[in-house]
Amino acid sequence: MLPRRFSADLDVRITDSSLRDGSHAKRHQFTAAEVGAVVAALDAAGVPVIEVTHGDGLGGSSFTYGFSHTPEQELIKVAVATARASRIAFLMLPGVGVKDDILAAADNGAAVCRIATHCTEADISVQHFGLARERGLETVGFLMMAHSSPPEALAKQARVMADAGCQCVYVVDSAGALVLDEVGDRVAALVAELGDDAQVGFHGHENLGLGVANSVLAARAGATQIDGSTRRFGAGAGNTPVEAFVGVCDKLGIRTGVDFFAIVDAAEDVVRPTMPDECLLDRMALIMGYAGVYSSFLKHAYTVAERYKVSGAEILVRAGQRRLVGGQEDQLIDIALELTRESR
Ligand SMILES: CC[C@H](O)CC(=O)C(=O)O
Ligand SMILES: [Mn+2]
Repeated sequence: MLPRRFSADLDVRITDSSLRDGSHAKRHQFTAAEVGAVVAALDAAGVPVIEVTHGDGLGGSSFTYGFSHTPEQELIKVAVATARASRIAFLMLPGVGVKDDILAAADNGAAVCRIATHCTEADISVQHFGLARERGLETVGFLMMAHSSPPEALAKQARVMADAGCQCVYVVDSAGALVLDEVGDRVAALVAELGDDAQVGFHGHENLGLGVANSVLAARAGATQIDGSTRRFGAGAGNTPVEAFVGVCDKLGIRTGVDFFAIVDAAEDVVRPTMPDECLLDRMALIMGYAGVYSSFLKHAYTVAERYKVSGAEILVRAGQRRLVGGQEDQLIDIALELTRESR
């Protein structure tokens, strides 16, 4: 069991996801040099956990999700070799990656295993948590698209993960669709269900501009692990910006252990140069948050809209109506064909 608080001087532990969630925004083109530079800067700023994987997790490099520039296990090795104090985490979606991928990441020195499932499918993670714990890894569970499940249902799924050996279950706002109390209520339901059995975390996206506010409410409701991405480098409009969250936490007296000025410099001088573009709160990202669409669909929606010469915004609205989940990226093509037929 992990303690509900990490130490006497830390209230929330931040995991930086720029080198994993940001991989979506970079179409999975991170180089080893970029990973080394970002890890060195985040580590020096005091970020306790840094996630490094293909955007869709271990095994994500494929025709469906997009091929990586550099194999993710190579990137994990570079991150481990560079970090002095930060723990290196990886993400894994059962079915995209397999158990051998977890073992390889552990052999390469990663310390935190994060298993992600759709928020109604926690049972597919059971064997992976078992394996990760046997291998001595710290474990985190991701209940993705958490806006689509009410707090009580989400708490039951969290219980499945905790009973399987997960040490911290995250409410994951994959679509950036949750609004303020909707986060607090979900986090509180998980805290009540899990008690001392597991911690609770929150992973936000900025699609409605609420990443920092939602993360503060999560912390107030009892979340002790919070994700963000430096410079918001993540899917959709990006994640909760770590540097802004650290600054707000400093002002609220929530202790993160991250140095505000160092992370601000890292965002501007080190992370931004690795980003193809800023992660923007533009039309497509806003529609994702409003319609409840998985943030990692953004680049796929742009590609499909361009190929079939249809409106990307309309694709996203219909993706929300269809309640698509991760792995259903090909349905964006189906929607584009539907729009083409309708325009004839
Ligand atoms: C494809 C995995 C996904 O990007 C995980 C995540 O960060 C989320 O659901 O927000
Ligand atoms: Mn995400």
